Amino acid sequence: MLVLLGPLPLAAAFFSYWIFLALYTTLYRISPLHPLSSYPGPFLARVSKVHTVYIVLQGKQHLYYKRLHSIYGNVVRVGPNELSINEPSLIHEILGHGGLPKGPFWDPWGHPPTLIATRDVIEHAHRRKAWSRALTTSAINDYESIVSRRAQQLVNRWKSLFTCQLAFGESAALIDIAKWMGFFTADFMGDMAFGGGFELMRDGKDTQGMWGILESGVNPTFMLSHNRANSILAHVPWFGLLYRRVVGGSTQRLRNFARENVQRRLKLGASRKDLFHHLNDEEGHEPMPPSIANVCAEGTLAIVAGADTTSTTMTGVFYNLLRRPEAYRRLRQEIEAMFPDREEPLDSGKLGRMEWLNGCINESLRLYPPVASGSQRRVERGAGPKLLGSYLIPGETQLFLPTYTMQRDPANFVHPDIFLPERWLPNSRIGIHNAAAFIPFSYGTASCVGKGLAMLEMRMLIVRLVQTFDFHVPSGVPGRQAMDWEDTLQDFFALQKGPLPTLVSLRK
Ligand code: HEM
Repeated sequence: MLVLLGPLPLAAAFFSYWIFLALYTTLYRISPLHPLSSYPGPFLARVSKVHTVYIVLQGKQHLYYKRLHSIYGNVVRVGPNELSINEPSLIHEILGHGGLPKGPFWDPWGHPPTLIATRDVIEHAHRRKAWSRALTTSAINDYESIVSRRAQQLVNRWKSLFTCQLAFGESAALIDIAKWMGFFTADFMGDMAFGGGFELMRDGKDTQGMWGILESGVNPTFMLSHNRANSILAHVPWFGLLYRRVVGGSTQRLRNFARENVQRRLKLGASRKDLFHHLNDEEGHEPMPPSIANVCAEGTLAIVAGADTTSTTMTGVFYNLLRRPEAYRRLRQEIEAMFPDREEPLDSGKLGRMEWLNGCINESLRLYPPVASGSQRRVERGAGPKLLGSYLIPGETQLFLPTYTMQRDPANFVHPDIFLPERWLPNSRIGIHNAAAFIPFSYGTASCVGKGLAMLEMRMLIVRLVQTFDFHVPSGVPGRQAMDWEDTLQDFFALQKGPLPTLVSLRK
C-alpha cells in the first residue's frame, strides 16, 4: 500500500537519513574495523577531512605535519583514508617507476586536466612526452638568451630605482626582493609559455591582476587565489565541484588569460623555439596536433608550476645570504673566480659547476621546499592492499611524503634548521646527510619536468644580481622585518611568501 507523506514528515525522513549516514560513517571511521585503524593520528583527522581544511586555511600545513610526525612517528593517519609517510626508504616504491598513481587531490585542478593533474598513468606518460622534448638539456640551452634578457631587465630596473633614490641623496634603495623575484619569474615563464603576456618588471606592478591570482590570498570578489583555492578544495573534492559552480574560481580567469595569449602568439607566429613551440608540437612529432584548449591548459600549468616555485627558492637564498655574511662573501668569491671582470654568466656548464652557489640553492630548496607537503598518490581501487616496506596499505588509501618534514628531520640532515651550503660540497664531513631524503622536485616518472630550466634560471639570475649589487639588512623598516621572512611562508600546496625588504646598492 502506497502511503503519501506530507512535506514535514518528508523533510524529517530526509534529514534523519543524512544524520544516520553521517553517524554511521563517523563510527566506522573511528572504529577498529576501519582498515587504517592501526595507524596512529589525531582523532579529528580520522573523522573527516574538514579538519584538514581548517589547518590549510591557517597556511601552516607543513608545520602541522611536522608536528604530527614528531608525536605519532613516521607513518601518520592524517585523514579518514589518508597517510603521511616520512620514510625516505619508501620514496622509490611510492613515486618511482611502477609506483603509485596520483590521487584524487588532483581532481579539482581544472579541465581539461594538465600534465600535473593527469591521474591515468598511460595518459600521463603520453602527455609528458611534449614536456620532455621541451626540457631536454639541449632545448634548455636554447632558452639561455631568454633568461639572460629578463635578468638584464631586472638589473636595469633596479638601477633605475637607484637613480631616483640618488636624487634624494640616498645611495641604496629599499627593495622587496620577494616581489621582484616573483615579477621576474612570471615575466620569464610568460615568455616561455606564450611568447610574452606579463610585463610585471616593466610596469613595476601587477596591472592585469594575474600575478595576484597566482601569488596572493583572497581577492575582494571572494574568489580565492588559484593555489589557495585548489589546495583547500583538493582535500574535499565534493566541495570543490560546488564551489566552482557557485563562486566561479580563479582558474577560469587564468585559463582565459592563457587563451588570449595563445591566440596572440598563433597570429604572430613563432620567432624562436620556446616552451610554446614544443607544447604546440610545432615540429609535428604527434599524428594529431594538440587542441588549443590543451595548449592553454599546459601553458597555464607552466606559469603556475614554474613561477612561484623558483621565486620562493631565490628569495630563500637571499634571505639566508643576508643572515650569514660569510656565506655571502664566499658566494661572491666563487662568482668572481668563475666569471672574472663581471663577465655575463651565460655558460650553463660553468654555472652548473659552481659548488657554493648550488649548495646555497639546495639549502633553500631543503629548508623551504616550494611544494612543502608533497604530491598525493593513491593505492588504486581494486588493486588490493599494497606492501610498502613493512607497512600494509589498504586499497583506496591516499598517501604523500611530507617533503618539508623529511628535509628538516635530524635523522636525515644534521642541524636541519640551519642554512649550511657546505653540507652539499663534495667530501663534506659535516655529519648526517641523507641526500635520498632531498626531494624538492619530487621523484620518479611524475617528478618535476622543469627542474633543469628552474636551475638554469635561478643560477643565472643570482649570479647576475650578486655581480651587480650589494645586499644589506635594512634597519627601522616599518611592518615586517627582513629577518622574519621565514615566518611569512604559507603552505597552500605551493609555498606562498611575504615580503623580504632589503637594502640594495650598486657595487663599486
Ligand atoms: C624551484 C623550482 C621548482 C620546484 C621546487 C618544482 C617542484 C615540483 C614538484 C614537487 C612537482 C610535483 C611532482 C609530483 O607530482 O610528484 C612538480 C611538477 C611539475 N613541475 Fe615543477 N618545480 C619547479 C619549477 C618548475 C618549472 C620552472 C617548470 C616549468 C617548466 C615546472 C614544471 C612542472 C611540471 C609541468 C610538473 C608536472 C610534472 C608531471 O606531472 O609529470 N616546474 N614540480
